[in-house]
Amino acid sequence: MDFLLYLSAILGALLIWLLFPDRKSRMARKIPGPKAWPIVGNIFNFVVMGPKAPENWKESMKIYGNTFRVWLGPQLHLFLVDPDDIQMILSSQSLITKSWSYNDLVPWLGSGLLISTGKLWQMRRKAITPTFHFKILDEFVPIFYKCSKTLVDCIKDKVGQEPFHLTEYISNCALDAIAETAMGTELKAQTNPDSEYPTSLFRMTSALMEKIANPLLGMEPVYTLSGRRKEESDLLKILFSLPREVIKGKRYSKVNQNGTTPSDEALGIKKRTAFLQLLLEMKEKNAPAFQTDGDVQDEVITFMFEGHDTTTMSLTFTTWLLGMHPDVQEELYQEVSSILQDKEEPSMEDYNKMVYLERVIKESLRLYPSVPIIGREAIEDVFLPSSGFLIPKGTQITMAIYALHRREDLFPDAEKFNPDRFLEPQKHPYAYIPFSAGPRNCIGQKFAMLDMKVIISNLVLHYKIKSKKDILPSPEMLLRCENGPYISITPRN
Ligand code: HEM
Repeated sequence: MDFLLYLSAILGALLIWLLFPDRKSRMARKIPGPKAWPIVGNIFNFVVMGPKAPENWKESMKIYGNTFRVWLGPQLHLFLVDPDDIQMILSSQSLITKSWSYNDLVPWLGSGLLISTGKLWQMRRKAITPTFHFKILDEFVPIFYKCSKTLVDCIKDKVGQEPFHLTEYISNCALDAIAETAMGTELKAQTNPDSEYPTSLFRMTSALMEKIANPLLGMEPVYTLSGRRKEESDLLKILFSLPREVIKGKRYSKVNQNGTTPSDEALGIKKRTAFLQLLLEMKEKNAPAFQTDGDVQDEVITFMFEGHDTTTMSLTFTTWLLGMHPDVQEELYQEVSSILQDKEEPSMEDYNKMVYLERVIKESLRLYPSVPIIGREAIEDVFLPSSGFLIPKGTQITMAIYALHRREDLFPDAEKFNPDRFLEPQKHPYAYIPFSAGPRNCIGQKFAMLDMKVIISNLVLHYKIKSKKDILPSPEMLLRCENGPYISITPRN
């Protein structure tokens, strides 16, 4: 009897929903998209993330165009692959609130730049921008170079061996580089890959990706009963402890008052700046953006998160592409060896001269953007002039960078790896956006390009790379690779 009552209540609610749709549903009907079922929407006929997503997006674009809607449960999502519509969103000064999928990052990144919004974000962005000045980046070159040399050493025993999984090595190298530049701490993840911090960071990132990809885990009771809530808080304790110790001065054994580390001193480096130091100085001067140690910690943790995995995946795909394209690798080797020959400590100026390397990395980020999708929430109704749709307030807007970068009309012969396509002017200012664009673009893009240039150039200088052919890219919050990539190496003379 009870069951029949429940069933009729649900059917009644469904009928009302179908006969009297709310404003958002009425407006959504004017936007093309796959047929949505009551309650579940399109969760069974649209693939948001994972290895099957790119094919599914492509099919949807063929049918519904470059701007279409999907319902993920009760939530309306607009999927954008149109550069004009994307420009409209990304260049807006008011549409700066991130979409709901970023909420899972809050326990980790707190009020950090990636997820904060409104006045707080504006104030922090303004305060942090000068810390990425080229003079500060210049000081980071020796750190990047030291980390790249360790990487070259760490993979030495792979010479002449079976193809090996590259990402793990690159990930520890990128982690050492970001830890030392962000916190002034030598983590030595490359030489101690099984230590607590790198393993916790790795586990935290993959647990988070699993949570975002699996709607069931998004339900608090399931998350708690599965033991993941406890695992998350244990991991966060470890990840927070390091920046906390540095902030409290307990870890300054590694970094003396000049900000130099023991290995800097061995190299004769007199002074070095870490982001954390710069932010603490602002706090000491009572800057409104940084009032507490917690404010500083959130930003440093955000740099560690944003600056580690993104760089890792871009380096991974770039190295794999070089191994797939020996002609490009050879041209790059010629450029790098002519600039770096006999240099003990290359400078920023040397890396600025590597224009072919820059094109190689750019083309790799086109085909394999580390951040394949980005999201905003429509905090007001938004009119998109290019597609002519009025988007209701509350819509989650997903901009599919991965699909945009593979549009044939914007990038002829789009599936082909061709670094020289960047010799030509772009067809649209928002067609190529691996670092996003507009007021909320990536604040670390120059840092990332420099870091990647140093690491790739040193790899190419020491090894000839050959790649195993098949990989399966998997767009998640970050772009992953399902199988591999695997490479083998032989030494250069
Ligand atoms: C290949 C490397 C990188 C790529 C492809 C990349 C890409 C991006 C993208 C697409 C965004 C916008 C995200 C969104 O709107 O959801 C972003 C934001 C951001 N990135 Fe990066 N990033 C990289 C490296 C870095 C590095 C090395 C740092 C720091 C050292 C960094 C710090 C940030 C921060 C703090 C934001 C948030 C900016 C804001 O909202 O004001 N990124 N990045």
